[in-house]
Amino acid sequence: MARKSQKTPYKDNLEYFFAISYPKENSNENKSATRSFFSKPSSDIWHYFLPGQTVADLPSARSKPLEHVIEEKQKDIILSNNTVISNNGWVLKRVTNVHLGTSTPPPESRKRRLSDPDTLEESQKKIILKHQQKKETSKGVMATQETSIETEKISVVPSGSKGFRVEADILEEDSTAPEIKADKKPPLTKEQNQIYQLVVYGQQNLFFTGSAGTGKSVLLREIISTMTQLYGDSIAVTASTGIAAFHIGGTTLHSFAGVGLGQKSVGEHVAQILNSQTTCERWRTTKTLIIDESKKIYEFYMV
Ligand SMILES: Nc1ncnc2c1ncn2[C@@H]1O[C@H](COP(=O)(O)OP(=O)(O)OP(=O)(O)O)[C@@H](O)[C@H]1O
Repeated sequence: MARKSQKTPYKDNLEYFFAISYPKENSNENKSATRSFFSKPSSDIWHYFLPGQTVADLPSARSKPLEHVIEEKQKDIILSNNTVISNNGWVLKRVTNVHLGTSTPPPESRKRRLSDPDTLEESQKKIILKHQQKKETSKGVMATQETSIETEKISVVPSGSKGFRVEADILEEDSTAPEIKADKKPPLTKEQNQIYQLVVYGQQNLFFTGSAGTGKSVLLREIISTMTQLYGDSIAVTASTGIAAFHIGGTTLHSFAGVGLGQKSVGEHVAQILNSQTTCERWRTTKTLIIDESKKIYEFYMV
């Protein structure tokens, strides 16, 4: 499905990355790494990305997952034209299931532990997660709205070779933040709805395709949105290429599968997967696998 760059692919998706500060080594602020680590950043360098997105998924980016970025705090890391982790040590991390844009506190069920439970070390701190959303107004002008979410129990824990991991319980949304009204979506067509029903409620294995502009992307986004709400983490959203994955808030199929470039034998890949607890867990917990741009997946990979 061809993508249109002016679209904000994250708008239907309620999962975000957030940035946290890291002190410059030669800065006066570097009195306490822990305290500075949690210092509130100025809003103009907050960035957010799609769930599961890695630096490798972005154009002109280094091929390193975001969770590695924290180890590179002294370097400029250009993610895309307007998205930079600068050399003042800003890092990006993912926060999942942060629901934005309403003035009511999230229900109990929306409080989520955002990372693995096997924490090595915890710090109880508060941080304000800021969310900026660019909206196209009726006059075609891009307006920016900002929402804050307060969290506590932020934990930054060492995570072996992967640098650090961040955990947070979302407490409540900032009730003073302006409400971002959901874009008015057109209803699905009869054909789109038929597929939607089969996938979401009929739980059928399904392949759908169509010519350019027939509404595949709109349908897929609707399916992902509903299924994520209904089934949460058991849905894996993937695509054959990083850029395609970016547009639907997923990861590459290779990244999901944990098989690197996918060029080894099946046996070697199985061993590779079994060797990684995280990958094994992902395979085990995934009940629905969504693959966009699936025709680009090599035949051998679809065994
Ligand atoms: N149910 C619908 N009602 C109104 N407009 C729709 C509907 N579905 C899709 N559209 C519009 O049709 C256009 C094409 O849709 P979409 O981008 O989903 O097609 P596509 O099949 O993914 O195209 P491509 O293969 O070129 O990416 C978009 O402008 C979209 O907003």
